[in-house]
Amino acid sequence: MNKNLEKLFKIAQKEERIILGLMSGTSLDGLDMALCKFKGAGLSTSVEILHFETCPYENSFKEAIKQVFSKKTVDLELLCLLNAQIAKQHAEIINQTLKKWGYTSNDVDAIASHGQTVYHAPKIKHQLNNYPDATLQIGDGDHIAHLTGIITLSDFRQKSIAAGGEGAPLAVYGDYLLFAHQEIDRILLNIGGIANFTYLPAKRKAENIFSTDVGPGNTILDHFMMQKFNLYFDEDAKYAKKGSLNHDLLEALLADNFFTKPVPKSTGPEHFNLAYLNDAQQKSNTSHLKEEDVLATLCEFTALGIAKAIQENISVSGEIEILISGGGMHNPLLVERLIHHLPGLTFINMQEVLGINPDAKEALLFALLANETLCGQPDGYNFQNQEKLPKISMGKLSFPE
Ligand SMILES: Nc1ncnc2c1ncn2[C@@H]1O[C@H](COP(=O)(O)OP(=O)(O)OP(=O)(O)O)[C@@H](O)[C@H]1O
Ligand SMILES: CC(=O)N[C@H]1[C@@H]2OC[C@@H](O2)[C@@H](O)[C@@H]1O[C@H](C)C(=O)O
Repeated sequence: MNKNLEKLFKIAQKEERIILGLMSGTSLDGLDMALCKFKGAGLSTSVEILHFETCPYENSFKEAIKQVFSKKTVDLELLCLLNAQIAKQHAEIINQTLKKWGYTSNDVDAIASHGQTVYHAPKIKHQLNNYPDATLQIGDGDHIAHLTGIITLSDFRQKSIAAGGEGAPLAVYGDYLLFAHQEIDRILLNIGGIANFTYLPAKRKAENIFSTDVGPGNTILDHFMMQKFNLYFDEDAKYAKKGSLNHDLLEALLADNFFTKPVPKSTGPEHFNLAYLNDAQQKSNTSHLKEEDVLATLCEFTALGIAKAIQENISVSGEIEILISGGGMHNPLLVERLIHHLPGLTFINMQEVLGINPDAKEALLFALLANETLCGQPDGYNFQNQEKLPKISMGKLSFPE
């Protein structure tokens, strides 16, 4: 047997697997790394986060990525170079961080690399009848495997598209395995650059589960902060808290077809960006607003977009718990407005109740997808209404040699 396949075979049969999950999202703030210990797979998965860290990107690296990020026209050579360069940077960060944590490459069974999304183009975005849904994540897995010496799984979104999905969100499978509750319906809300949630009915009723993007999380807020204050984000909503909500602008921001499209759906900063804000300001005659008022209105827009998507798609009659993750959970104004607009829901702290660091959640979910790719048996799990469950999106395999 080929020695790489032999190694994989051994990893799949191990009682415990150590997998490093990597996530670098649309906010371009840095690389999230969650070193996870898995036992089992499928519904008997148990996982412990051994270490978690976000390594912030250098500003020059952020700026290089921004030159191709969610742009319709780019320098093709730069895109090609970044595919290798992002992988190289990620590999360097991994090697340094593992060393700091006291691990060698031999201690880690696999890396699960999300890659850097540079363009997300579901049909609802590109509207070209002859083309399928599409998405592009760069930071090549072969480079990561070669430079770290660790088997790497990457590019998880293409399988979802090949199977008729939109390539996002992918959280649903891991959310289902890790967070579903026997008696209580749960909503797992992630507020990153884009906000998305997974609805998990009690008793794992597969027919009602779904996961969807709901619109912007922090993306327009962040871009506006950069444009007006040369800051990457509004830390603790310091600026937004000084502003007042403008109802005309809010209404114009909410008047977009994306919000009326049925779930599940996906989106990205290709749609929700500064041009989107400018357009809403022009339509509502609010281009003169103070920056702080725009920020306060954007926080309300994000909170209301999320709340409406929940209220319109989930019957909020019995007890429902909501667990928030993603950088937006650290924005106090955004969270306050969300609690205000969702009075029927019980807000639960993921760390306190489940012992899972919400900042590590997305990186953990990709580690879980790698665990399933390596040793899961989705057809053998005997899930209720299995055919109604979203299919697991497997990653591509890269070997160090
Ligand atoms: N203390 C804070 N105050 C306000 N906002 C914050 C704070 N901490 C983080 N954020 C917001 O969270 C963002 C980072 O979020 P996160 O890391 O979840 O995004 P991401 O993973 O890149 O996004 P996505 O999940 O959409 O791909 C920051 O850019 C900022 O807008
Ligand atoms: C194309 C892409 O990278 N989408 C991300 C992004 O970040 C949040 C939201 O937009 C979600 O669609 C997705 O990530 C999560 C992890 C997902 O696929 O479930």
